Amino acid sequence: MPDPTSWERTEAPAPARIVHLGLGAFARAHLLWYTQRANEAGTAERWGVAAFTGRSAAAAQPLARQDGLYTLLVRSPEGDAPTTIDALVAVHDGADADAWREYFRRPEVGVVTLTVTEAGYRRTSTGGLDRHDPEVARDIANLRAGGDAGTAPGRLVDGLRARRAAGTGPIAVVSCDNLPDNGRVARRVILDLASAVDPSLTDWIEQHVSFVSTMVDRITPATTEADRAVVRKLTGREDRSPVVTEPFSEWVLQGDFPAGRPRWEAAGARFVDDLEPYERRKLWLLNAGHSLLAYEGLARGLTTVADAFADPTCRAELEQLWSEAAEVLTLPAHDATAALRERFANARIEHRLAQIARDGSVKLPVRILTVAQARAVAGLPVGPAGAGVVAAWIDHLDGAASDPGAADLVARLPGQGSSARAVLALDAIAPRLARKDVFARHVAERLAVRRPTSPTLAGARP
Ligand SMILES: NC(=O)c1ccc[n+]([C@@H]2O[C@H](COP(=O)([O-])OP(=O)(O)OC[C@H]3O[C@@H](n4cnc5c(N)ncnc54)[C@H](O)[C@@H]3O)[C@@H](O)[C@H]2O)c1
Ligand SMILES: O=P(O)(O)OC[C@@H](O)[C@@H](O)[C@H](O)[C@H](O)CO
Repeated sequence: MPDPTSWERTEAPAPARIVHLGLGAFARAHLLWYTQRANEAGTAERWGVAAFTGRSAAAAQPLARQDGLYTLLVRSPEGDAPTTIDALVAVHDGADADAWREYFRRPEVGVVTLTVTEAGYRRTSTGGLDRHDPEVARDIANLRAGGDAGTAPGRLVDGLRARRAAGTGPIAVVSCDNLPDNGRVARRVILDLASAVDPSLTDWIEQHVSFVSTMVDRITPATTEADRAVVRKLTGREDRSPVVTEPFSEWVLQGDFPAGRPRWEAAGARFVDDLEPYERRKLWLLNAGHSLLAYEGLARGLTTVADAFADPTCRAELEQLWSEAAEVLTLPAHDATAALRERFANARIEHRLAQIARDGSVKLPVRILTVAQARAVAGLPVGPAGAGVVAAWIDHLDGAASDPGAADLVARLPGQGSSARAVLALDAIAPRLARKDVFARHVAERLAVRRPTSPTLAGARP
């Protein structure tokens, strides 16, 4: 009987050539799985990932104790299939700035990957770096003084500055967060921050850093104690960091890798010249659908995506939302929505609505409002389901805890009628939305017919 707490590699770890920031569940189900599969495909070079936690050291400790090894449990409606992932070759506390800079100095490190959430890019609602964010301001001051950074853009500037000083050449930054043109988003905030720290660094970044945009897809909920028990039963191992994910997986990338990359295509990734149609289809169908189910489902007392998907009212709204998006997508929606009906119905994946509902102020502009924008450009009427998601989100806002970006808005909503709440909310998250007046009217109509759900706002109904 093997020692259930002992973790040993069956072969020497691959050299660390990818640095990853944001050691959450998704990176372990997606980036690391693709990298492992590429390594297993027998390419000449194996690529290992050295990962840093995004905010706290908590995720690093159990993984470090397991030498970076962990179980990926692929959960289908029929059962669970465990695999040990070994592509994670080093795990660090994100606050370890010396270790972070050291990787950037190494010539063999050619790729930096990110899963830091949409909010992690620290953007204003118009897209640039939010210099008024106190943590961003602190990073700028610290980096100017040669100190360490705490935000994701700050750490990247710190790392790239170390690479420039070491003279170890070009590198690719690859965003794996749910944002359209996420490579461009990363580039913008990094260049904004670099220009505030050391303007000469911006030229170097423009010449030596490739920003790769990617569409990432694999539904990966937060791991639960019950999942750990399943892993224990299936593998005999005491894994403190297992990840549960669905069988479906997709990765589409656009951009250059001037210092090489794993052969991710051997694991099914696709490299394209124009990513936009793919990311739009995913954000407007899957992620928009998730947000709708989250706010409407939570308002009905439901807990998971599968619960909300089984609710006839949520389902009808979802189908309407998909029709509104399909009319402005350039790729066909039919196969994607057919697959999504199966994926959302997989009740063995317990994807909690509360997890998806977080940070709606950052997510809705890219998932819902871009569709409204595209419909307006195409001369199509405002989509009632899209306006309904915004109304459901406004109703859901009952405190800043799960949406720090909406804190100011939350303070201004009580006592306002539907129309004022709709306008305040859209001004806060989408100041540049075309035909905002028309959309706001529809949001207000949807707000007016919603039943009171939020203790904070219930007394403020018109
Ligand atoms: N879970 C999924 O199904 C899924 C699928 C596709 C894409 N994604 C993308 O991956 C991101 C992370 O998802 P997850 O499931 O790993 O979540 P998670 O909660 O397991 O992990 C979040 C990670 O982001 C880091 N982070 C959070 N806020 C940050 C900040 N302000 N600055 C820097 N780092 C920060 C955390 O430290 C952690 O490493 C999502 O926000 C999304 O953009 C997730
Ligand atoms: O991870 P977030 O918080 O950006 O969004 C929640 C979900 O919509 C998202 O994680 C999906 O599950 C994922 O994008 C599927 O690929």
